[in-house]
Amino acid sequence: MTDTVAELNQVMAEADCLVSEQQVQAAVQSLADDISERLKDTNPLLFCVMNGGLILTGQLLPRLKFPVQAEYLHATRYRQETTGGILEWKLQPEADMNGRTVLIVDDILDEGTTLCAIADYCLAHGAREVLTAVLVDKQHDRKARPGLKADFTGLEVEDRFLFGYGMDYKGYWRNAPGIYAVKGL
Ligand SMILES: O=P(O)(O)OC[C@H]1O[C@H](OP(=O)(O)OP(=O)(O)O)[C@H](O)[C@@H]1O
Ligand code: HPA
Repeated sequence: MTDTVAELNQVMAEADCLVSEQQVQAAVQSLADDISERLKDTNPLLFCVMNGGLILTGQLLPRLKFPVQAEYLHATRYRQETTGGILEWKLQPEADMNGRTVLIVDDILDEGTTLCAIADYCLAHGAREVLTAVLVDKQHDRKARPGLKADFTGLEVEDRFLFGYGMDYKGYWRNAPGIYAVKGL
């Protein structure tokens, strides 16, 4: 086994499971129900925020009860680190969002810098309204704007460094089947 794999297995062995897979599944269903209810008549343009939004988007889409136009964009500011830096756009959306309701789907609202920048981009490109959906809202007072919330939130989770269900630790364990906190972080 390589050192990397051994280290990542150790991280999982020592991690705290904060939210079980069953609890995450219930949260995803509840998000899907709320989004369907609110957006079913708005013909929204949905953007998955790569990479972290991949799993939530994949599990949300089949549960939405209306025709969805799904696209993706890629913005990142943590890279392999556990603290965020400058937001880098890796792929800006190409779809025409003029006059559309836009739904941004991501794994986590931590400080909220990422979602705010994406929402501002969409509004500047003509979106009629921008709504946001996240699996996790991390609980602390370091939000980019005081009281910042997503329009749809699956779970509120304590202020630890998290992985699983899209969230990575050093690029790994996005596949962890629950929400875990790294030991000591
Ligand atoms: O609320 P914030 O403090 O801005 O952090 C949230 C963002 O950080 C993560 O992305 P990351 O930059 O790690 O890129 P990734 O999606 O490739 O993991 C996550 O997927 C969110 O997009
Ligand atoms: O706690 C986190 N874990 C993984 N990615 C993240 N991006 C922002 N916060 C986190």
